[in-house]
Order: sequence, then C-alpha cells, then structure tokens
Amino acid sequence: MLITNIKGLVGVHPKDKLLLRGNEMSNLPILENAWLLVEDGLIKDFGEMSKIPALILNLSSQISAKGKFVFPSWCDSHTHIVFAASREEEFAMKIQGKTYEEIAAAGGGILNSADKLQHASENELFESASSRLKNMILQGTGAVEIKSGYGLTVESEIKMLRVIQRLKANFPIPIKATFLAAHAYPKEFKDNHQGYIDLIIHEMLPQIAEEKLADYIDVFCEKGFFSVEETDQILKAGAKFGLKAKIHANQLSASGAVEVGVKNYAVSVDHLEETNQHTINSLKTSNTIATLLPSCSFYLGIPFADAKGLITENVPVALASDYNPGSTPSGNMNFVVSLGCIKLKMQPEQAINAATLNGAAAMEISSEYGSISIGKKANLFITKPMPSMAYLPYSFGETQVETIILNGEIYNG
Ligand SMILES: N=CN[C@@H](CCC(=O)O)C(=O)O
Ligand SMILES: [Zn+2]
Repeated sequence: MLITNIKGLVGVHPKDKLLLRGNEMSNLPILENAWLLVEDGLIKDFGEMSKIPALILNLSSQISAKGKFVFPSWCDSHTHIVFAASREEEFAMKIQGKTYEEIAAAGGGILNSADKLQHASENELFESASSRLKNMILQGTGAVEIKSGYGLTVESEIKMLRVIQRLKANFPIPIKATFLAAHAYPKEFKDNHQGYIDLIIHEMLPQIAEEKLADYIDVFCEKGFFSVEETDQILKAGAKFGLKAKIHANQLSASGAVEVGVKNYAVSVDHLEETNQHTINSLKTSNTIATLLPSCSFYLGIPFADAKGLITENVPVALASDYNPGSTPSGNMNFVVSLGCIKLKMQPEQAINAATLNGAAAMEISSEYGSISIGKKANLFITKPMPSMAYLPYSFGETQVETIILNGEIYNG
C-alpha cells in the first residue's frame, strides 16, 4: 500500500527513539508533502513527494491523502474496558454533588461493577468489550492495555483475564493485560485486608502466571482502598511471578503511591491528579512513566495533573483514556489529546507524543509502535483534510480520524 500526497506525516521519530522526556516531548517531527509505503504490515519507507522513486509510483494499491495528515495510531496504555454494565445512576449522583469516595462508600463504585461482573458470562463480557474496543479503534486507537479488577474473586478475576486473552486473539492490535484484583476490598474482606491479599498472592497470582494471563500487576493505592504497605506487598508478590507494576497512584490524594511504585520499578504510575513536588522528585531520577488521564479529571471534576511540572522536571509523560464505567465512560483518545492541551496545558506536540510514542513505551511496545519509523508496524490513521497538525486537538469533540490502517490494511470495524 502506498499513501501519496500526505500533507503532513506526523511523528517521524528515529526508530531507536523509544521514550521522550523533557524538551524531547516538544519535538514532534512532521514530514510535509510526503509519501509512505507499507509492505507486509510494516512501514517500509517514506519520503518527500518531490523525490518519490518512479518504481514506487507504479504500485497499484495507492491512497491519495491530499490535504490530509497521517498519524501513528493512538497507544492507549490504561483502560478498564471489560465490564458488565454502565453506571449512569452514579452520573446523576455526581451531578447532585456526591464525590467519588461517597459514591463508593454508598455501595456504588468498583464494588457495584464487581457485583454485576460476577453475574455476567464470559461470552457476554467478550461481546460488550469487543464492541467498545471496536469503537476505540475506529477513533484511532491502535494499541491498548486492559485491566481486570471488576472480578475481585478468584473465579471472576480469571474470567476477566480470559476475556482479555480472547480480545488479544480476535483483534488486529497489540493488547496488554493487567491484573488488578487489588482494585477494591470485597465486602467480605472489609475488615480482613490480609485475607484478601493472601487470596491475591496465593490463589490468583499462581494461576494467572501458570496460564500466562497477565503482563502487568496493578494496585489502586489510595486512602480507603490499598495502603502503601499493602501495595508494596502485592507488587513484590507480582514481581516474583514475573509481573511488572503499573499502578493507580495519587488519584484522590498524595498518599505515597507514586513513591511505592517507583520503589518497585513500576513501568508507569497512572493518574497523578494529586501531584506535588515530592511526587515529581521521586519520579525524576527513575525510569517510571507518568501516565496522565485527563478525561478522568474532566468527568469526576477532580484536579488535573501537573503535566507541565512533570515535563519540566524531565519525567516522561504519557496520556491514556482510563476508559471505565465509573470515572471515565469514554475511550476517545482524540478527546484525551484535546484535554491534554486544553486542561493540562500541554502543547499539541507534547500531547500527541504522550498519546503515541510514550503511550507505547508505557506498554513496552515502543520498538514496534507509536511513531512513523521504517520497520515499525503500520498502525496509522489518515485524517480528514486539516489545515495543520494542531487542528486535531483544537477541534475537540469533532473527529478528524477518517481512515484506519492496522498492520498495513484498512480497518472498517
Ligand atoms: N481508580 C480506580 N479505578 C478506575 C475507576 C474504577 C471505577 O470507578 O469503576 C480509575 O482508574 O479511575
Ligand atoms: Zn484506571
């Protein structure tokens, strides 16, 4: 497949650039008036139209992208798209002024989702997650991480991870699975935290490792959920089974979650709405990525993370959707990138890098995805005609994504 007359080929980073931090985040290389050749699902070559080799121009399968931009697909490194039911009754409670913590304490929140998921069949979960994933892909997402965490029993956590495994087998994009049984304490373990942690460590983890059902381990480290000490214990147990950490940190309070993540070599610490200088200091000398989820802040009305502070201090920042039924009922990465600019005050270049190359890095797949480089997977999208690259985040709420290409082939859903 040959794409010609591309107004702007976005994100042509050198192939060995696997993660961006500091000033590098402002550098989004764009090749103007370009062509791109795809072969065997990979980016074979690209260049300027004025220098296109005649041999290539004779290829039969050509797409003209006149006036349009080509982007690497969004890499969404934090989602919870396997769930049994939406929670719009909580939406109404939120509008009345109830906080996330109050809704959870009133039996809503994660436990509400867990109750519904425990009663859903694997097939039902697969069907509904497939439809969400298909919609995300049609909005430009070409790599995704998906968490368990609405099971909260051995059987239902495994059920969720099996659904993710089926999604991996049935979708043409890379999918990473994260084991998040430490998402909330089930009611029966409310006063017996160690009992539930033991269940995670001694019952769930061995089975998950045995069946290779997860790539990462996650903990919701937060007041009222899992303490720093409990998080440490669970992450260390996960590491023994070969699962690296990606954790929910500093969403509602600066509780020491980021620090325990860094201490356990987390690939990423996610959320960070409650960022302070201490949080930033603990990250700046580590290899941990700060994954920010601005559509969660937008929906819950909680603070937006300090993206600028993190970038200034050389911390690599990724953007992800956090798609879930409670705090972010949307997987639209175009909106996430717009919010990155509008609310996190990231420049369009920074936000796009954060949602592509750094998102891929937060799933440890940036050697194959997240930028336009020769030899990388051809997961891309072509926009509608646009005046400039920045028009995409600028025109929030209106999709600019027109054609999806996955593994070098057009994807129609
Ligand atoms: N904070 C923890 N987990 C999700 C929300 C889960 C839910 O409310 O169902 C999040 O990332 O925002
Ligand atoms: Zn989350």
